[in-house]
Amino acid sequence: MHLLQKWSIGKLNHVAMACPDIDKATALYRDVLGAKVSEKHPQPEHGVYTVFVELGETKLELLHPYGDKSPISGFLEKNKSGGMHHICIEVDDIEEAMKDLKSKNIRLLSDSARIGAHGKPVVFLHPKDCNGVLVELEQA
Ligand SMILES: C[C@@H](C(=O)O)C(=O)SCCNC(=O)CCNC(=O)[C@H](O)C(C)(C)COP(=O)(O)OP(=O)(O)OC[C@H]1O[C@@H](n2cnc3c(N)ncnc32)[C@H](O)[C@@H]1OP(=O)(O)O
Ligand SMILES: [Co+2]
Repeated sequence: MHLLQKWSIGKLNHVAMACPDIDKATALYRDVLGAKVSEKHPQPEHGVYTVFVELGETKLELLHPYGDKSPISGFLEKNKSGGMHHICIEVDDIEEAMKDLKSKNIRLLSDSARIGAHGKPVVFLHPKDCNGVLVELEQA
């Protein structure tokens, strides 16, 4: 960690995939690959359904649009078979991270952190400011 930086980056929480058929994707990880998977949960605040696949130290998050204003609809339009949608990295102080990144001209996709799938605050960073990869930060 930088000596003057008030927050630090932690472990990879999950890698998310947008799925045109989330039940089929769940069946692949559960029945074909033998992983432990969660139930399918609607996340109305985020406009997605989620299924988590447990992979030891980290997880996969399977996503499918919920409602007609889903933030992942455009992505699925462009990627008809689905694809890797975002990575989620834990941070020890999300408020400090947001202040710091804003001051470094990295665009945050919401004005404040929102409660994510694990009941903890999350924020997304614009993919065009992160080498083409959408990055979610989650309070550890
Ligand atoms: C439950 C929670 C949790 O885990 O706790 C979640 O994960 S919720 C997961 C779902 N929630 C979110 O993703 C929230 C944050 N995401 C967003 O606000 C949106 O998805 C955006 C990232 C702004 C993209 O929205 P949209 O596709 O409608 O905008 P757009 O068509 O104008 O896209 C702008 C440019 O970004 C590219 N782009 C779009 N989605 C991308 C992605 N996932 N990864 C990399 N690039 C992406 C487009 O191709 C386009 O590039 P070109 O201009 O070069 O063609
Ligand atoms: Co996520």
